Amino acid sequence: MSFPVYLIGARGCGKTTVGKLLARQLDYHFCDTDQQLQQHLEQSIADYVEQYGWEMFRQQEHQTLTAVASNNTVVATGGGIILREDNRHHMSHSGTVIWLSVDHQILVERLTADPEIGQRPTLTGRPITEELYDVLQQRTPLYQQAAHHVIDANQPPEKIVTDILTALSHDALTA
Ligand SMILES: Nc1ncnc2c1ncn2[C@@H]1O[C@H](COP(=O)(O)OP(=O)(O)OP(=O)(O)O)[C@@H](O)[C@H]1O
Ligand SMILES: O=C(O)C1=C[C@@H](O)[C@@H](O)[C@H](O)C1
Ligand SMILES: [Mg+2]
Repeated sequence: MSFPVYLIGARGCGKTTVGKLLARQLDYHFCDTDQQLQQHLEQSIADYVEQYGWEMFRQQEHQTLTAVASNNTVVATGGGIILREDNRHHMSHSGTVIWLSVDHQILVERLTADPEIGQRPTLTGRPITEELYDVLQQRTPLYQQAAHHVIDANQPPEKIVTDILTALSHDALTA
């Protein structure tokens, strides 16, 4: 039996992109909490947050996370999943948590090319790439705290997947 693999990290670090590839390599299911949530809410994250606020969104996100965590699944999480202690605890105790760490400037480039504002509404009222530096400063210790493994995700997706598989195989050897 193989526990879930959770991908965490900032908006645009590649959780969805890498998660799909990784799931294929492992022959696991793939699940994306943002996509799951938008289907369940029947609206975009931006619309939901505008109507109900971030606090309600975080509550919905928590319920989604606990509902999707099954074995043989790669879970791409939302960028802010690590804000809640119960989410960090749930992930680190039910599976393997991988932090895709990406430099600020590369994140800015990726988010400028693919802003997806329906899924990534502003967190602070400032444009997403302008608020990113401060958001990273606040969240980096939380990503660090939640992660079993830190992967350099400034690289091409295929190389990131190889590095994750290596980390997971080390876990299997030491289990
Ligand atoms: N390793 C990579 N190299 C180059 N571009 C990448 C890489 N990973 C992702 N991208 C690109 O960056 C953008 C954001 O990727 P993705 O949606 O996978 O990030 P995410 O972590 O899931 O973001 P969110 O937290 O908002 O869900 C996409 O346009 C994707 O094609
Ligand atoms: O960084 C965040 O707090 C978020 C990231 C996205 O994945 C979405 O979960 C939502 O836009 C919030
Ligand atoms: Mg995503």
